[in-house]
Amino acid sequence: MPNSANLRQVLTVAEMQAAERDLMDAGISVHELMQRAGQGAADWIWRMTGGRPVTVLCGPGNNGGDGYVIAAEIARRGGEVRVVAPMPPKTEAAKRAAETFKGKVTTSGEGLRGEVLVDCLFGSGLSRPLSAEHRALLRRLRMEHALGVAIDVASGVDADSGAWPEGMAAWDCTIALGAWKRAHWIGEASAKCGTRKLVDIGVAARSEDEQLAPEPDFARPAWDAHKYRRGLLAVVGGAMPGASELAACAAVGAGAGYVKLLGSDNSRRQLPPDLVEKNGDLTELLSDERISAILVGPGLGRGEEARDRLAHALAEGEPTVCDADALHLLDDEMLDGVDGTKIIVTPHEGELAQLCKNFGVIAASKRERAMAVHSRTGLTVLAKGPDTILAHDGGVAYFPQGSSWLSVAGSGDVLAGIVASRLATGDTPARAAMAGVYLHQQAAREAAGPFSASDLAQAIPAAYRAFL
Ligand SMILES: NC(=O)C1=CN([C@@H]2O[C@H](COP(=O)(O)OP(=O)(O)OC[C@H]3O[C@@H](n4cnc5c(N)ncnc54)[C@H](O)[C@@H]3O)[C@@H](O)[C@H]2O)[C@@H](O)CC1
Ligand SMILES: [K+]
Repeated sequence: MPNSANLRQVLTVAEMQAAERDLMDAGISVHELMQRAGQGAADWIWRMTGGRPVTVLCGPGNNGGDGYVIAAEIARRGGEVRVVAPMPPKTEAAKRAAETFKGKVTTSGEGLRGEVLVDCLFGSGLSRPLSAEHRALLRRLRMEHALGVAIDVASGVDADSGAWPEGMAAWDCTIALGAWKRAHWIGEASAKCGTRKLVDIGVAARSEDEQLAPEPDFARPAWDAHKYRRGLLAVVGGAMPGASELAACAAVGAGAGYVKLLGSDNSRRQLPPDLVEKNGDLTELLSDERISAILVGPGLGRGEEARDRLAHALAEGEPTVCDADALHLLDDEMLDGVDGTKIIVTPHEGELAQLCKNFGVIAASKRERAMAVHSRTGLTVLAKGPDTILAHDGGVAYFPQGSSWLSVAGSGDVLAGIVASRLATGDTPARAAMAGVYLHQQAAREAAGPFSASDLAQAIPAAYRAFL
């Protein structure tokens, strides 16, 4: 994924329209923008499909206009291409683009069997749900073509929410124009848009508020590093030791120089040799000045003792990750006198709902819930799931989708361990959370599912190497 700021920004439809106006104020015409967009998209399509016969479905607006530019460009390169246009072009730019395509245009494409379907029926200008007629047309053409490429956003998708039209088939590839839209990263659309490509049409970086999270760029330890300088992570255990052990094992490979498990019992379990466990009075154990971050929550329990251990952990004022059971115990009383900006919470959907309840937050979507909890408490909220969203002090960050094999028990404990390990190295909460998600996803690739959560934890050093 490109790492420059303008190619990582995620824009709403309104922001994209404002960006277009800015470019026009700078003297670039809609025609020129459409040429840049269409040529760039045609380039990807050509590369992906290697000259196979292409059908371009063109709508009445500028998304359709892009379609005519794509069709003309593929024809210019010697490819076989035809256009299906159920409605004539309506905008000036689309009319002008349509004139440049000299090939065959039909209104229904009945009886057409092609290999590649390019969807330019509607883009970000969709203003109402697809009609039954348009749904049927899209479904039929999609079935009659082996490969489907959506331009900008798939027709019928709400670009701002990622809501997907019911019953619509997935696409193999989506080519975003000018900038990413939220639908490329969140909601059902993010799972159904296939491989994502972005065509740069010269949109400047407008704001850093919503971005695709940058990939981590790790360095080797400094020449004078030792285990404490690299960071000491304290993992506070609780009623069920397995989860905190798993999180601690994951943390060992993710950057911290030293991981200590602060258990609550003296049972003689067989621990992995890399893990040091200390049992005893938690306040005393946490008083070690070398501790640079704390993880609390996996296997903590939710009773009085758990509450007490969480309060002790938070009282240290260290950068802290709260996960799992801790998310049920966090509320205004627990955060009283605590600097929320030093804390990362890593809720899944259910835990996010619990946090909203605990903090009296009401919001409609996952994105809005994460943002509302963040602005109400200062906590950095990593709302994990198939479309992970990070609400942090710089705005909102989105991520590519991870492997669906990550949906395994213990996967969240591993993520919490990784994020806490990054925090222990001195990363800011936002950076630690972003790096954590990428490491978790890369570990899933290294472990090559199906895998258990402990396989995943063991794959973390290999994942780390991928970002060195
Ligand atoms: N914003 C930009 O900077 C650029 C935008 N471009 C393209 O322009 C697209 C947006 O163009 P438009 O705003 O013209 O919008 P679209 O082409 O997405 O569709 C709008 C047209 O479809 C009609 N319409 C909307 N929903 C409908 C429905 N459910 N049933 C029937 N008709 C419907 C509208 O009345 C309008 O005529 C982008 O997705 C992108 O593909 C590119 O050409 C290049 C630059
Ligand atoms: K489209």
